[in-house]
Amino acid sequence: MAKKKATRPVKKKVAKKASSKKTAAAKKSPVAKQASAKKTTPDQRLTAIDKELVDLLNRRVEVFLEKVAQAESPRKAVFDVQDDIKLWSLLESSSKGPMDAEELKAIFRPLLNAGRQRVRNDRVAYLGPAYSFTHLAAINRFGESADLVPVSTIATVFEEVNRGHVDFGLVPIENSTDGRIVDTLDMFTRLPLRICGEVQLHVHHNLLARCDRSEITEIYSKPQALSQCRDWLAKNLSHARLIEVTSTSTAAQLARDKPGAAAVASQQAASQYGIQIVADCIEDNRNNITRFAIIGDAIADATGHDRTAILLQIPHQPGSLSDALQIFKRCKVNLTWIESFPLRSPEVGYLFFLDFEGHVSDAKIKKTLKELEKMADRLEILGSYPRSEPLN
Ligand SMILES: O=C(O)C(=O)C[C@]1(C(=O)O)C=C[C@@H](O)C=C1
Repeated sequence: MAKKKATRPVKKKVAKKASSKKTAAAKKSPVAKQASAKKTTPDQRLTAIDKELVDLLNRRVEVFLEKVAQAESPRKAVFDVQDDIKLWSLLESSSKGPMDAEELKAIFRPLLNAGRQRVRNDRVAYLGPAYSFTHLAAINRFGESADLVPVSTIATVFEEVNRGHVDFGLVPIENSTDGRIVDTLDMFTRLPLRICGEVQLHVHHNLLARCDRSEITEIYSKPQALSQCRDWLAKNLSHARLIEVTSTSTAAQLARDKPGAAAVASQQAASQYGIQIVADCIEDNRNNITRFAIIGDAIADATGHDRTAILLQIPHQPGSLSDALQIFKRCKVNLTWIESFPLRSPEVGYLFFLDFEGHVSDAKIKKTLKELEKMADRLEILGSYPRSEPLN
C-alpha cells in the first residue's frame, strides 16, 4: 500500500508535467502544434517549419539591429568577435543532429552577415598592401567609400571571409599571359566559399626604383607579375636578381626602403610610396588582363550574361574526362576555362576547376549539372555571377 501511495503521485506528476510541456510548446510554436496534430502530412509540416524559420530569421536580424542601436559603441557591436565565438559554441553544444556544427555554421554565417550589412558599408578584404592590382580592382568594383581591408596573403583573404570578419574578399584568379593563380584555386578546394562576382582589369606593369636603372641589383615582385614581364626583364635588366614577394605593392615598399632595389608594380603604387617610374608598360603582352573573383556568401541573380564555376572530381579512369566534356557538348554549354589539380595524398586522381557560360537557374545549366552529378565523385558549385568586361 505504502509503495503504491508513493509511486502514484510521482507517475501522475510526470504525466502532468509532460502534458503541460506539450501544451506550452503547442501554444508557443505553430510547428509544434502541427507536429502534435498528427493528421498533417510531411509536406504541410515542412511548409509550417519554413514559415516559422522565415519569421525567426527576420526576428534575429531585427533583434541584432536593436542590440547595435542600443550599444555604447555601435561600430564595435556590429562586429563583436565574442558574439561569433558564443554562437559557434552554442551550435556545437546544442545540436542534437542530424546536422553537425559545421553545417549549422554555414547557415548562420550569412544570417550574421545579413544583420551586419544593414548597418554599415561592405567590408572587403583584398591582397594588400594598398595599391596592389587587387586593391585597384576592389576600388573599381566597391568604390572608395567601401571599407577596404588589406591583408597579406590570398589565403588570409579567404579566411577573413570564411570567419565572417568581412563581407567579401577580392582575389586574382586568372591572368591572360600567365594562367591560373594557384593559391586562389587551392583555397577553393579548402574552404566552402562562393564566387559571387568577377572584375577584369587591364594590368600595366612599371619598373619602380629610387635609383638609376644601371644601379638596380634586385627586382622584387609577385611571381605572376615577374612572369608577365619575363622577356622585358631578361632583355633590359638581365644582371639583376629577381626576388618573389607576396604582392606588387609589398615589392614597391621594399623598393622604397632598400638601396639598389626595384619593384614591378602599379603606377598608383609608385605615387603612393613616392618612388619614380624607371620604365612603364613593361608587360610582355600589351593585352595583359587579370580576372579577379569576388568571394562571399551572396548569390547573384541571373542577368542573361553569366558565368558559373564548379569544382569537379570524376573517377580516375580512362575516358572519364572525355565523358564529362561530352556533357557540355550535348547540352550546348560553352566551357570558358578548365584547370586540373592532383588530389592531396593519399587520394589518387585529379580535381578539376571549370567555368562556363550560363547561370545555375538556366534550364540547360541545370541539365548539365544533373548529368555531371551522375558521374561525379565530387561536384561543388562555386557560384554563378555576371560576366564582366575588362576595365582599364
Ligand atoms: O600583387 C598584386 O598587385 C596583385 O594584386 C596580385 C596579382 C596576381 O597575383 O595576379 C594581380 C594582378 C597582376 O596579374 C599581378 C599580380
